Amino acid sequence: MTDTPTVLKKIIARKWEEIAERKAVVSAELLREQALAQPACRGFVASIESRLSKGESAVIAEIKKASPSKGVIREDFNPAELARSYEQGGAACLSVLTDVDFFQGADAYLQQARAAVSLPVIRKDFIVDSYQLLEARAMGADCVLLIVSALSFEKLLELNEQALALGLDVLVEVHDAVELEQALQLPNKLVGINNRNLHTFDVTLQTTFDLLPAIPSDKVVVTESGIFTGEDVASMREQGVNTFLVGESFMRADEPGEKLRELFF
Ligand SMILES: O=P(O)(O)OC[C@@H](O)[C@@H](O)c1c[nH]c2ccccc12
Repeated sequence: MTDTPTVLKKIIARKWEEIAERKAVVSAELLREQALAQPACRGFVASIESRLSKGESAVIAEIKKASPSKGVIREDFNPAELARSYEQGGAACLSVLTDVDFFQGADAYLQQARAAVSLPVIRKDFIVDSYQLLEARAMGADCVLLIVSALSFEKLLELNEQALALGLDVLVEVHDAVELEQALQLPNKLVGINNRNLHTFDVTLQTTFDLLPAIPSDKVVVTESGIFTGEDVASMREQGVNTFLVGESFMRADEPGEKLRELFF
């Protein structure tokens, strides 16, 4: 990371404040009790692998009201309805933004979406502290995102182990070769390549193509962000990438699930 105040740095700085505020309301001890009382997670990785083993695309369909770069993306926003639409459209998994201040997300959106379907759900947030893993498990998430550029390598290892110990799956996200090298030291099956640079919010699918050759064949690559057209999808499939994390292009469609089906099936 450089010293200029990038979007990611602003988000992380605010995230630490939010965590302190939340800890003052619900202690980590109480949250741990709630997390450990949850039933088993729905298999996030298992759902992806099951689609891939049938030769199908595995689509992680995102529920996202707004983003720092695009502002409000979707006005008509009902997480349960969106979840059902995605499930009918053939999604393998859901992704729900829970960040409040930059993405207008909410923990309740994840719970509403998950309760409406049988798909596994990833908590999409900026995780920097183990308290957020307990929150994720307690709110019913099946998987969490760990963003390599938001963490030291030691913290990444520690959070990854803690998440796995709670029964959560983990999607580890990279954007460049240095981050990828760190991610590959984890035992995880999934490697997410974010085509969006979280410091500048610039997007190019070339990010996935550039990093792909360095990823061993036993990993499942998830291409994230900036997938809009049939050509985008075809260009990924040509390179052997068949797992996609898509938000905006679905969110802007009248029927997000129909858009999913049209783009992938
Ligand atoms: O809306 P898009 O361009 O389809 O992107 C979805 C998803 O990849 C993006 O929301 C995302 C990927 N990694 C993140 C980390 C934090 C917040 C958001 C993200």
